Amino acid sequence: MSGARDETVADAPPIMGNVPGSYALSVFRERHPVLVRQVARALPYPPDRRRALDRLLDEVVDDVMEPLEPSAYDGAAWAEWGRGKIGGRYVDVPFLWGESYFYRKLLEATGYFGDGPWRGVDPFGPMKQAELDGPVVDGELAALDETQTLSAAERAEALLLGSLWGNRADLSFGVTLKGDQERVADLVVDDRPLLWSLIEAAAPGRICLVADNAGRELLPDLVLADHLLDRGLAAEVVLHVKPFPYFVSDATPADVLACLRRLAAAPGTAGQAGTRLWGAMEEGRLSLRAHPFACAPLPYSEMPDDLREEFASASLTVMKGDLNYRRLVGDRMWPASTPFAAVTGYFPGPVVALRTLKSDALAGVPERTLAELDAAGRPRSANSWRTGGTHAMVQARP
Ligand SMILES: O=P(O)(O)OC[C@@]1(O)O[C@H](CO)[C@@H](O)[C@@H]1O
Repeated sequence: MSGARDETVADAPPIMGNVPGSYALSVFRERHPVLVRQVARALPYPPDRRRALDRLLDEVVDDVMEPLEPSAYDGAAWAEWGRGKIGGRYVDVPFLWGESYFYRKLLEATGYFGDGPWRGVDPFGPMKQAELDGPVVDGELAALDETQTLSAAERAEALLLGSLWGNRADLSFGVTLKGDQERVADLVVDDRPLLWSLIEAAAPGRICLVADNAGRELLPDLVLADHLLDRGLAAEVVLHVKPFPYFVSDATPADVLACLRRLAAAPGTAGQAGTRLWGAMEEGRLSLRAHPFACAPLPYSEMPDDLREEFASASLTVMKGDLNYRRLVGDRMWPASTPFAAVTGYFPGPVVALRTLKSDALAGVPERTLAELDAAGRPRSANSWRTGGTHAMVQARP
């Protein structure tokens, strides 16, 4: 395993939560306490679980990372990852690390990994299910019928954009988001032509689709996967999801199955895609991975060998969403014009990021675009386009 990046680029400092006024600080100070309270209300947890959730609320408000219980199945891994960190403040460790630990502590509090009856109960399940069962999803699935009138190329673009903008539908982001934000159609980086040429050059290849959120993001991801399989652009799509609930709405295997059932039961174009995907999964052309590293507090540069081999043998890896982007570029404060190819040079194969911008991690943006976006962002905040989920990018590295 190698964590090496392109040596022409000096490592930038990791994004930290202890920077006054930063987006990361607001996540720890505002989002996490709200989330613990929401989780506590979402299910009728018994007294011992409620007390554990109250303790977690104190922990995040007081900003002290308490250790996991000695019986934690992954205690040794966290003790290793957390050497010199646990006992300190959430905001004083890298943002990615602190957030990851917070979600692990939340699962401990709800008894997700315990021996009792709450084992395996997704604390975010009620939020995910409300979204999946809701009328917005009905409308989005019905809208797929309109793609039937498009040319093949237009349809491919529409499905790609559906998957890209699906990343706005992120329930963790919605926890503290005020109002509906506008969507800026011009992409901050638009490597779509390179993306299609990579897919076509290797067709029918093996594409790893590293999913992000369940529900309103995973549905269009699945529809895109169906397009790739159905059009002979991919012989196999390997869908990578999280092994357990994470960052509120991140997709787990159970969420994939719920989405497949939702799609297959839908009328029209969505239902046809759902039926094909169902068959593709039975035949092994659509398969699932839920590697433990998907919930590790580490960047992809530190991925284990088996995962590295998996990505190395794919014709293309598509990374969905903000968190995967952060992990791909190391969640560091790169000067935003640092070449994407340089910060992802360690990645073992061609990679494309499809992401709406919801955190400060950013690379590969031309200086001119940066200046224009910063100028347009004022007076609200020069940085809001980087974190508000209003902007999106498709970034590819062959
Ligand atoms: O990966 P996703 O769902 O696109 O985004 C995850 C996210 O909402 O969580 C983090 C803050 O909690 C941010 O990086 C980002 O905004």
